[in-house]
Amino acid sequence: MQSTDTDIAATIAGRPGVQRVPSPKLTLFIARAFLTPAECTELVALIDAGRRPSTVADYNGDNAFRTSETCDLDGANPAVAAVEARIAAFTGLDPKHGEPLQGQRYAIGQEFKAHTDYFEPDGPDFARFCSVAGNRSWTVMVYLNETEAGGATRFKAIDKIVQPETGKLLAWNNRRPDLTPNPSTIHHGMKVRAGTKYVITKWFRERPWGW
Ligand SMILES: O=C(O)CCC(=O)C(=O)O
Ligand SMILES: [Fe+2]
Repeated sequence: MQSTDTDIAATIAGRPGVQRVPSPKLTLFIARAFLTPAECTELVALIDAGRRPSTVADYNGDNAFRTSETCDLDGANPAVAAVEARIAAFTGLDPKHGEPLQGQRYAIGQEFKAHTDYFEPDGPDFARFCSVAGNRSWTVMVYLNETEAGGATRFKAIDKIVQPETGKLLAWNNRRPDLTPNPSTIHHGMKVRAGTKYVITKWFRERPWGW
């Protein structure tokens, strides 16, 4: 049976070294050194090898909204499979509900402007992206390296800025207790000023991922 959001939050909160960002508006956890530097290096190489321009759902007319590159990581690759299994075990999130793992790469000047990860229920892309698996429930993201300047993730509704750090995991619940999308999850992958930023993102859905 699928765990509730309360169960998931309790599981993550119980892992050693996990910090819950204090806010009544959203459930956001930070875990440093979730991945080792060696694991991060391996994922960076895969992202470099397979990157393509990032895309957005619900296009808003701003061509500079998300300027990064994305890599669809192959779950058949043992390194990718191992990381996916670790994420599921750490969070208690059902791997069957997970979208394929993605990597994101930001060169200098690239960013992902303030957005939420869920699909807008009345947006034009909702049926296309959500009719099978439902909306995004949880986001798990891991920084694979440190930038020299810039590239932090800013959660603007709660005024929290998280700095990239090799292996650091972020996990948050995209829904409110009544299971509607939580606008307070809005976040901005800020411009990299020096260096290159790499992250992986794993999104979980309300229902099993079926395509
Ligand atoms: O790169 C970041 O800091 C945020 C990435 C992000 O929000 C996303 O991929 O949805
Ligand atoms: Fe995001």
